[in-house]
Amino acid sequence: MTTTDNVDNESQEIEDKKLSVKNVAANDISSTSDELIGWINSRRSMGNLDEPAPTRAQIESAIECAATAPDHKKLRPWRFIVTQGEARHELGRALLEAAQAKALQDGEELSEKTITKTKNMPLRAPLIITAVTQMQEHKKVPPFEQMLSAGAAVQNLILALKAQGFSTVWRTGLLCNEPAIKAYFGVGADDYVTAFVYTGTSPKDESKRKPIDIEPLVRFES
Ligand SMILES: Cc1cc2nc3c(=O)[nH]c(=O)nc-3n(C[C@H](O)[C@H](O)[C@H](O)COP(=O)(O)O)c2cc1C
Repeated sequence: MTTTDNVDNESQEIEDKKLSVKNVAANDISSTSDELIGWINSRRSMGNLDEPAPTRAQIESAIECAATAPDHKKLRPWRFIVTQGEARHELGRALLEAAQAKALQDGEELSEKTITKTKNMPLRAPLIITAVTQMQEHKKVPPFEQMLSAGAAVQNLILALKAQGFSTVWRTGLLCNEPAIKAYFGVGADDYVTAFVYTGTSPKDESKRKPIDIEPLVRFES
């Protein structure tokens, strides 16, 4: 075998290796994407959640994911408030204050049952991450885009919590943008509480989602 043959063989081997590495990588990517899609589809909202709650480091990593949401002109028009432990009772009192003010306005009176239910709402999970908008003045980015960015941030947050083994439910409820709640979170008049993300560990497995027929939801044009 000549030196040239050797070189040719070696370069062929290198090319073969490159090809097989490329194929393995491609296969890996396709099985990973199937798994990832299945994993995204498997997310279910869970209403009653227990300890353990995510740690501070886990919350911070979920918020880092939230902050990668599509965000026109990088305005970061969202903020997150983490409520746990005793602070959940304070939030419960604020919700009750909001409910009472609303009832007064509507000429109604809250029943004892509603009072108890309302103040205990934040106790349905060990930890709540409230997402609020912080709209920025920008001539190219109207408030609706900033609101949508906040929604995308919440979905990223939820998936990042799931990735770390936690269940969630995105709630708002009729009280979330009442003046007492906005004041509690320091949210401005033109801003919104967009989500109470209740999180923790579900005592039950997340139930399987029925297949969704996307046919009526989409139109392909070409
Ligand atoms: C903006 C927003 C607000 C919501 N508010 C509530 C709520 O207050 N209470 C509730 O039970 N579900 C609420 N949901 C719906 C749940 O988060 C959840 O999506 C729904 O129960 C369907 O369950 P799934 O996520 O397992 O498909 C809200 C969803 C969104 C996007």
